[in-house]
Amino acid sequence: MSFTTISVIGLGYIGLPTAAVFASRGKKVIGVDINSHAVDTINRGNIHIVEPELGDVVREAVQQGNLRATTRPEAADAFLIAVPTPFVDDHQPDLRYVQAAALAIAPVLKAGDLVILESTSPVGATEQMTQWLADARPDLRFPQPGNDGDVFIAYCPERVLPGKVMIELLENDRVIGGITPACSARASELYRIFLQGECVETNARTAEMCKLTENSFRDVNIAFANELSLICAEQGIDVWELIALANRHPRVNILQPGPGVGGHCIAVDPWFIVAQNPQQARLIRTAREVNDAKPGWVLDRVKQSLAECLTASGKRASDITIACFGLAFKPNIDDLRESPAMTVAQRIAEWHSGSTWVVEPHIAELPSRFADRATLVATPEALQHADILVMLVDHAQFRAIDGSQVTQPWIVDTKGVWR
Ligand SMILES: NC(=O)C1=CN([C@@H]2O[C@H](COP(=O)(O)OP(=O)(O)OC[C@H]3O[C@@H](n4cnc5c(N)ncnc54)[C@H](O)[C@@H]3O)[C@@H](O)[C@H]2O)C=CC1
Ligand SMILES: CC(=O)N[C@@H]1[C@@H](OP(=O)(O)OP(=O)(O)OC[C@H]2O[C@@H](n3ccc(=O)[nH]c3=O)[C@H](O)[C@@H]2O)O[C@H](C(=O)O)[C@@H](O)[C@@H]1O
Repeated sequence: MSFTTISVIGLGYIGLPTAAVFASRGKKVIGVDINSHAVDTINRGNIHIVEPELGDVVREAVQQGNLRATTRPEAADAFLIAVPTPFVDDHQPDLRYVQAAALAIAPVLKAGDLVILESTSPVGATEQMTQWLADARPDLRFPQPGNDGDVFIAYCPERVLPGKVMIELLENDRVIGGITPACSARASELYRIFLQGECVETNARTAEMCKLTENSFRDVNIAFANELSLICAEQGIDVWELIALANRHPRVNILQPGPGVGGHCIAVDPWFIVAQNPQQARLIRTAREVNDAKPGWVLDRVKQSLAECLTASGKRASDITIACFGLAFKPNIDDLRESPAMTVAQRIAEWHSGSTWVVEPHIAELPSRFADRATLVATPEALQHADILVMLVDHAQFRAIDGSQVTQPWIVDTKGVWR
């Protein structure tokens, strides 16, 4: 049976592009979100998040009548759940949004429907979601490992890179983790509507662990680079040169150090493994701790630079201007969520008695959390008048700065731009 109507629950950074791409292939898509601002914005053909090329696809899908948003789930042939999965307390996964989404679709489910969990989830979450659905709909048979049911259920993680979502959504291979092989087959059929990459089928638990593994792998590799940056600072070695040299080895590929790890996935997902396997996941936990400690280390370097600057210049701290370059969680985007650069800049602004300037070409005003403790300035002003420069995000605009314009002796460069 083909899919006529597809429903996507949660219209954020993952759900909205997914809904829009299905709609662009002529499917009737019902997007569901509890945020009525998002729903109204989408129904006007606009978008409430920033992602290159997404706006055009959504506008066209809405204009053609293929994409419609609502706050209440309606009947469909397939449901994709893409709601947040943060952690709470001591890094325990919080599945309450998944539970709420499952309970919201339960009343409209019918035999033959497919339910896919896309949210990054701890191992066992899809079985848990199946149980919530089964409790809510005792009239339907739900699948269990080894036994098919009336409904198909699968875990299919999303692995798109923010900033390249509209390309990677189509091109990346997809891991398809059905509760049973029949569930996997049905889920693959759905993604083949738009997928150019391959559907690789497995079971739900392996698919859940696969997503967590991918992000933990990157976190551990970045932690290795960040640890090297601390060691090199002690040894008087340029960490950027060191990594470039080591990466000339045919089997070495070290990532880049920075002010810490941001975004709301890589800094979160490894904790799901640690929470379930505290005894075994020692390296994964340590990597998280190394990366989380990096903003504090950067702040210490800024304090050290200020002390040197005061001694050399004879000025008072209140006369010194510190300029922070970049606030986003990574280069060339405007996303400030869970940004280590933001943490560093904010902590400088709170601690420093002089002026704190922020240069961030991707935003029009500073977030309110800075209150009036920092000022957004343009690159030339910061380069000409600031006493201490702190490079936090290697945006292309910053990499393009002519080195001869950078004359300050006090520079804390977390990205190796002004080596
Ligand atoms: N943003 C990313 O780059 C990636 C995110 N993921 C995962 O995808 C999931 C979703 O992430 P994002 O899209 O970034 O989050 P988001 O916060 O941008 O969007 C989630 C949306 O779900 C809505 N929502 C919450 N509860 C709901 C409910 N009960 N019913 C309907 N809508 C509800 C929210 O209002 C929000 O609009 C998370 O598990 C995340 O870890 C996975 C890969 C990449
Ligand atoms: C394994 C992997 O590459 N996962 C991707 C990741 O997207 P995200 O944009 O969060 O990843 P990212 O580009 O590595 O950036 C994360 C953080 O790590 C930092 N970072 C990244 C690479 C590096 O060499 N050094 C470094 O410090 C970035 O500056 C940023 O603060 O997480 C996404 C997710 O799960 O949300 C996932 O879909 C993406 O494919």
